[in-house]
Amino acid sequence: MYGQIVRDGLVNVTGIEDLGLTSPVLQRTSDAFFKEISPFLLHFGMFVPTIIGQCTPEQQAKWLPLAMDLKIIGTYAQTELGHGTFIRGLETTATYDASTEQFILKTPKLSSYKWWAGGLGKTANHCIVLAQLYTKGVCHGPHPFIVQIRDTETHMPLPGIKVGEIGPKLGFNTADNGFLGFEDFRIPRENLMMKNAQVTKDGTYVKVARHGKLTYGTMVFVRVMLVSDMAYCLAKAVTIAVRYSAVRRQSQPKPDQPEPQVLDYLTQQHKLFICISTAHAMKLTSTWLWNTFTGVLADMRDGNTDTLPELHALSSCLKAISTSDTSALIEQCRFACGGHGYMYSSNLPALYSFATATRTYEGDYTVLLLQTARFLVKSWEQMDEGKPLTPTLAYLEQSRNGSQVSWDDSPEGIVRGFDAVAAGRIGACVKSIRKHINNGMDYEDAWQMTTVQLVGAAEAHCRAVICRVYRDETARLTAGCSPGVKAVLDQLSTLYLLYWALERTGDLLRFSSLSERDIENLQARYEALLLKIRPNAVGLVDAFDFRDEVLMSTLGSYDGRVYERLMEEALKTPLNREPVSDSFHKYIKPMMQGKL
Ligand SMILES: CCCCCCCC/C=C\CCCCCCCC(=O)SCCNC(=O)CCNC(=O)[C@H](O)C(C)(C)COP(=O)(O)OP(=O)(O)OC[C@H]1O[C@@H](n2cnc3c(N)ncnc32)[C@H](O)[C@@H]1OP(=O)(O)O
Ligand SMILES: Cc1cc2nc3c(=O)[nH]c(=O)nc-3n(C[C@H](O)[C@H](O)[C@H](O)COP(=O)(O)OP(=O)(O)OC[C@H]3O[C@@H](n4cnc5c(N)ncnc54)[C@H](O)[C@@H]3O)c2cc1C
Repeated sequence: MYGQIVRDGLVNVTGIEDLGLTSPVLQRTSDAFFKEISPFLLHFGMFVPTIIGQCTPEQQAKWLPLAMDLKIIGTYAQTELGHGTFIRGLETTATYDASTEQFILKTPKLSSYKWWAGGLGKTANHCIVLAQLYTKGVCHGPHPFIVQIRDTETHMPLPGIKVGEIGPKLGFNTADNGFLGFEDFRIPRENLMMKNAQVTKDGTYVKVARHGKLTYGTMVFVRVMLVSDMAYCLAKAVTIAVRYSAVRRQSQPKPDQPEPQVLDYLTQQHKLFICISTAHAMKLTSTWLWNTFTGVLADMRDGNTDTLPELHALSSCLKAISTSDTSALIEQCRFACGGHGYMYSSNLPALYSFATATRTYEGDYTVLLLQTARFLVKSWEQMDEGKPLTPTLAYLEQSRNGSQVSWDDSPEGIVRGFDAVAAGRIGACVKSIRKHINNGMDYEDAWQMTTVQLVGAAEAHCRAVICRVYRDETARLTAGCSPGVKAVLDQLSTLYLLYWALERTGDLLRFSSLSERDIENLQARYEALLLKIRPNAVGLVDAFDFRDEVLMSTLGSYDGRVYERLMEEALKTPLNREPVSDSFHKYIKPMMQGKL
């Protein structure tokens, strides 16, 4: 199994390399080799980006060619058995020894062992290790080190290295996630990645970065990438589910009529069409976020880190919400396919297990939304002090005078409604924190007592951002389209707004003048829109243009031969190689004869 995985991974990597293509293409084509992920994902997804983001030019000149030519294979080992979220609590230490100009790496106890890094179990021979940097008796916090862990000729773990595979997981089982322990393992001083901080030969610590969190930069990059990844995953899942729903006929609503396509049921449309809209919404938002990200990188190259806090807040909530929505909607696609959606050959289980993992790795959902909430509360307080708001928070101004937003069910009106909900929920959090403080709590406890509301406020902010970006980008991108295409894409973006307005009627009743009659109108418009989208549903998923080799699904193949493909796959299963399993003779027959 593992051998086949590595072979496929290398065919994919070297094949694309020979074509001189870049890693996003690699990411996409790897889907033609793996239902889950490539064992080289972390090499290209985090090891290479960290060398680029955390190394000096001299260090990049040494390590980047080796990594890009696959002369070394790396991963990113930050999480430990005892800590994943709380990076400042990581236990692995790197203590500088000036007499030998080396760092001594140690995992002092079991909970310090690195745990989870993709590809660490059996594939990687190098890794980025986050360790608490000690020099001259002072701890300077977690810093990134590049560490060789295996001999590049024999692949044997180097002396002082304990490494292995962590075992089966819900998914990601082609990623050989691993564990790693250090016993007084020495690395050269130059293996500290020194773009943001340096240690001189005599052990003097020199801070270079203008911002304390640039060490966390790779995580911001991956979070930005994951929003796009989620759009892609969801597009695959809904392609499978819609195509299957066009093939599948079931039940007889009218006695004298043939069984209808299940795609004709309004409830099926309710399950699936939001998935098409969301894939578009996430894709357009991810492109907008990427442009924001590259803009902040440019500012930082000019020494300006003022826009970094907003990027951290945006990447945190968009990663959290895109992964959470995608996990839920891929499961919804599985539900929509009945029993066959539960078949591994449908590819929906693998897509789900990938997406649901993404809700956790690269920053847990709750933790990242609280990071965004921290930025929202700080922005509210700055607004109270008369300071300017960042662009994505301009809507807070409307809440200054506390007047309730009048409900308007046009698309632009609904977007403004979501702004009002976000502003209202952030304001309610600020009020709650201040109430607890007035009742004698310190700020930290007042914050903790408000965290359930803070997570909700961050989700509301994120939803408002997605709605606005999706609406604006659709308008911009369809300006030059044919009326037909424009109409269909407008239907999808309007469906997204109506769907979420109906999901959030409680908030809209609280923070806008929405009435019960308005809700009835929303529901009627939503249902009518599902019927309008139905004729284009198959065309819309075909437009995602997934080849069968990439979709890897018995239910979603372009030719619609679902039952033939299900049977073909079933007959391949090892249990069907012999008509009678030898377990019959070993166990079942003796049991039937009372001989067990
Ligand atoms: C095949 C080819 C592929 C090609 C391309 C592929 C694309 C990618 C796709 C797939 C690859 C990946 C596949 C699987 C990878 C899985 C890998 C992992 O999982 S790696 C581990 C991740 N681990 C976490 O994410 C920990 C989460 N925890 C944290 O981030 C921190 O602990 C945090 C933020 C929760 C708290 O950190 P505090 O305790 O140091 O900071 P506080 O005290 O909360 O905040 C202090 C200040 O720092 C700011 N801050 C915090 N984090 C920041 C950041 N990242 N950037 C900027 N500012 C930040 C805050 O906003 C705050 O600012 P104020 O004081 O309010 O002004
Ligand atoms: C498939 C997969 C692949 C991974 N690959 C890698 C990898 O390649 N490299 C790597 O370094 N790591 C990797 N990880 C680890 C991953 O980054 C961590 O699991 C993730 O960051 C969550 O941290 P944790 O496991 O410590 O969860 P915890 O933070 O312990 O979460 C447990 C619970 O505590 C809650 N919680 C924690 N802190 C707070 C808080 N401050 N406020 C409120 N609630 C809180 C969480 O919300 C959650 O409900 C991977 C994980 C998975 C699942």
